[in-house]
Amino acid sequence: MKHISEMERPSTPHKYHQKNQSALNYIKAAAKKLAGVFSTLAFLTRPTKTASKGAPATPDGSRNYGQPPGISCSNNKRSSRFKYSDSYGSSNAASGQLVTENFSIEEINKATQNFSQANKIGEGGFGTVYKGRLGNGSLVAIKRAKKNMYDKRLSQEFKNEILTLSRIEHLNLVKLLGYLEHKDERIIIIEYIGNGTLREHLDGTQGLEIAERLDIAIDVAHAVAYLHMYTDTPIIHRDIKASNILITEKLRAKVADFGFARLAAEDPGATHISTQIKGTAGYLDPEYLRTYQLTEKSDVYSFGVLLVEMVTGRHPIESKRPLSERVTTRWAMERLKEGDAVLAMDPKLRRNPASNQAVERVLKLARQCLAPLRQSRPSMRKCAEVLWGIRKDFREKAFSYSPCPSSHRSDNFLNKDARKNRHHAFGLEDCDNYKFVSA
Ligand SMILES: Nc1ncnc2c1ncn2[C@@H]1O[C@H](COP(=O)(O)OP(=O)(O)OP(=O)(O)O)[C@@H](O)[C@H]1O
Repeated sequence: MKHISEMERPSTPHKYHQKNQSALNYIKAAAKKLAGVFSTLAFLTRPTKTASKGAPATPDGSRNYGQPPGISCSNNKRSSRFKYSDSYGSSNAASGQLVTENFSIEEINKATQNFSQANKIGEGGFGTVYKGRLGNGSLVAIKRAKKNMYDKRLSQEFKNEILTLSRIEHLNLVKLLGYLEHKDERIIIIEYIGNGTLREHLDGTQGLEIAERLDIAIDVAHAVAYLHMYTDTPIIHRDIKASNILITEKLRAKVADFGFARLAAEDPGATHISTQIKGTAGYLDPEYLRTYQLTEKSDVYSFGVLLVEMVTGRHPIESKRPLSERVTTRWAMERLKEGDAVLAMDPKLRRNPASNQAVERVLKLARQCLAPLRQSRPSMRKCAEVLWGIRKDFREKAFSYSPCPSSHRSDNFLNKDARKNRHHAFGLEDCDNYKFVSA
C-alpha cells in the first residue's frame, strides 16, 4: 500500500518544523512542560506508583492509563537517552519508579547482530525494523531510522514517535522501552510483538474467527479512544491500518507506529490545520483531504475502513478486481445497502446466524465511521461501546451451543496458548460439553 507522507501545502509554515533545536533540547523542553501535566494526571489515574501494576481497568478489563509522567534526559558518551520517572519527584528506580532502560549503540549492535539481515522483520516509511535480543534475554523490536540527517521529515517523525510513545501506556498500544540517538543513528526500542500484523492474519490461509476479529476491533477502539480521550492533549494517530495493528500470541491487538501522530499541543494552535497530508492511501479521511483539517474523526474514518477490512478480509484497495469492487468500502457499503451484507463477508469466516448478524452490525458501524462529514461520525469511545454490544450478542447467540473452535481447522498462526485463550474467550473450557446448532 502506498504511503502518502509528503503532499506539501504551499502556505502556512508549520511552527513545529521551524524549530532549529537539537532533538535533545527539544525533548528536554517538552519533558519539563509535561512534568506538571502528568503529575496531575497520575494522581487522577494511578493508585500506585508502579507503572505496570495497579492501573485501573477499563470496562473491558484491560489495564489503562497515562504514564510515564516524568521524562528526564541525559546525554553521556554512550548515547543520548531518556529516563522516565514518575511524577513523584525523584528519578530513583529503587523508590518504585519506572525508569526505562538506557541503551548504548554497542548493546543495540549486539542485540541485532550488527543489524543483520537475518534479524530484519520489516520496513516502513520511517526505516527498518529489526528483532533483537537484549543482554537480559528479552526480545525487543528495534526501529532504525533511515540514515538521512538532513531529512527534516524523518527527524520530525522520529521526535514525534518518541514524544508520543513516551507519554502513554496502554495495554493495547505498543510500549516504548527506550531510545537512542548516536551520531547519525536514531533508534527506537519497543516491545516485540511476535505474532504478525492484523493484515498478515487476514491474509493467512485460515484468517481469524469472527469472535477474534471482534476482540481485536475492540482492542483497537480502546487504544485509539485512549489516545483521543485519556491523555491530556488528544493524540491523533493518523495512520490506523491493518499493518499497524500488531497481534499478540493471545490474538489480542496492540496499535503500533506513532510516527505520524500529531499532538494537538504541538500543532499550530487548536485549529488542527495541517501542512502535510499524511496517512495511507485507502484509509484517508476525504474531509481531511479536502480541508486539511485534522481531527480525531480522521482516525474514526480510518477505523471504519479497518472494520470493513476486518469483516471482508479484503484490502482497502483491491486493484486487481473489477472496477465496481476496487474500493472495498464502497463495494461493502453497497452490499449492506442492498441487504446483502453476507455477500461482503470474508469467505474464510464461517456462516451462521450469529456471525452473519455480527458482520452486518460491524458494517453498519463502519458506515457511520465512514460518514462524509466528520460531525456524523461516532467517537472512538462510542465505537468501542457498539462493538462490545456486538460481541456480547454474538457470544450469547453463538456460543451457548458451539463447536470446539479449534476442531474444524488448523491455524498457521495459532499456537497452543492462543487456542486455549480462544476457548477462554468463548467460555469454552471443555468443548465436548457443547454441541453446535448449525445455521
Ligand atoms: N513492535 C514490533 N514487534 C514486532 N514486529 C514489528 C514491530 N513493529 C513493527 N514490526 C514489523 O515491522 C514492520 C514494519 O513496521 P513499521 O512500523 O516500520 O512500518 P509500516 O507500519 O509497515 O509502514 P509505515 O511506517 O510506512 O506505515 C511491520 O509491518 C511489522 O511486521
